[in-house]
Amino acid sequence: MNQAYDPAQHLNQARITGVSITPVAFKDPPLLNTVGVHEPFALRAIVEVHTDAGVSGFGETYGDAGHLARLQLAAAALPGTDVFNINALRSRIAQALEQDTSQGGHGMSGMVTGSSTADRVLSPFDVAALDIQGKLLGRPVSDLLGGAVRGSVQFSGYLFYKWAGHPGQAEDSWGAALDPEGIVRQARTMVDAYGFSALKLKAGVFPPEEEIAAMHALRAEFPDLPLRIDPNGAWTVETSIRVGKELHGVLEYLEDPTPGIDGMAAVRREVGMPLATNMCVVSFADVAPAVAAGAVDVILSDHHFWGGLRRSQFLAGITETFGLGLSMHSNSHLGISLAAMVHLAAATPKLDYACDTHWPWKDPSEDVIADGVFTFTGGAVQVPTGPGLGVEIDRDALERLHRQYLDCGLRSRDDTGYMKRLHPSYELQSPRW
Ligand SMILES: O=C([O-])C(=O)C[C@H](O)[C@@H](O)C(=O)[O-]
Ligand SMILES: [Mg+2]
Repeated sequence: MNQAYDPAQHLNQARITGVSITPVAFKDPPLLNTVGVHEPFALRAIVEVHTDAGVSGFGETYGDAGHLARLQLAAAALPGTDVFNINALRSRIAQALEQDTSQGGHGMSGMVTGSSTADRVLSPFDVAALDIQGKLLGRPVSDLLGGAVRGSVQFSGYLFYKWAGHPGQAEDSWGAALDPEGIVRQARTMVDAYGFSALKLKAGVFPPEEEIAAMHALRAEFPDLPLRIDPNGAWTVETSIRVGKELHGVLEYLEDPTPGIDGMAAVRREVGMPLATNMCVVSFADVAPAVAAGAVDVILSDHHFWGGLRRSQFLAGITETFGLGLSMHSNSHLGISLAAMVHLAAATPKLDYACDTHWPWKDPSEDVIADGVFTFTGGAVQVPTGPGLGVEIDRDALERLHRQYLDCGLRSRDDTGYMKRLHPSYELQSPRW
């Protein structure tokens, strides 16, 4: 009879003894998007994997109730697994999820649908396992991913239409941005503070003409910066083609103008600039149909839904093979995720664009990692060189943000529900224009 191969029988092992999952909440400004508006708190889950080697590692993921329930199912299946065997983690998690009856999304408020549940759940465990491996070996995670090919990683400034503050609360430090002047003001503040050398506008909020005007205003203010616009599928094919033609020569890429592979392919046949996506190609199952249809030029990877850092490298191999561009998506996150993104980006030789990050929207006093680990210079973050992810967890801060989660009352991200509570006539529409 064949015996299952177990490398841990032959090598020094680090077996999982348990997992702690801590939901946390941190303040989030009223950022507008095509499905509504960000609530006053963003939710995340901090996953700590403990081992019998006396070393633990961390991953960060969505904090929505349904996702937390799936993380708990996965966590219960992992004790005894060697952290050097991520394939074993993956198969145990896939098996555990067969028992999944939990409802609910995972923190994207309906904007990213169709990603693989197993990969979403695997992601923080993959990151934590790599963090432990690195700590045991005394090497940074980027080394475990094949070695850093760059010492710092470029990010783009992520601009949002926004209200001055959450209704009933004081104005935040960014103030309102509801027209081209407001967006340019926000961009100027962000570029001056972080040095970003590319800018992306989260669109799909106002009629396309207003958002086109905002892009022209950005171009006038920043003649040399690459610009992107992302309405999260808010436009019909016809509107997307019209906007694409209007903004030809202004954008470095047009991100998810319209929903679905077929819609994107129809737009791509008519507009001359690259089309990018984090909506119609969100799992390995989407890649072949998208390539066959000629739907996209650039895939925005995101280790939170592509199955962690190893699986994201697999995606990078696919984009390189098919001559597609690669960029990186982000939504509201803390420092563990930034560390993971930076290690992955550093070890991805063919990364064609500055990566997205929501980082500037986070109150600098709120994180689970020690303050000041990450600073942006010229829009870039240095790749940590310490063992593992190279970040220390601040356990007092973790406890504080967990208490904030308990007190804030939010249990799932719901941009649409929040908008409807504030403006009852608001209707979710896809596409909207
Ligand atoms: O590039 C994207 O599609 C995103 O970043 C999606 C995010 O959820 C963003 O729209 C947000 O947080 O409002
Ligand atoms: Mg996007």
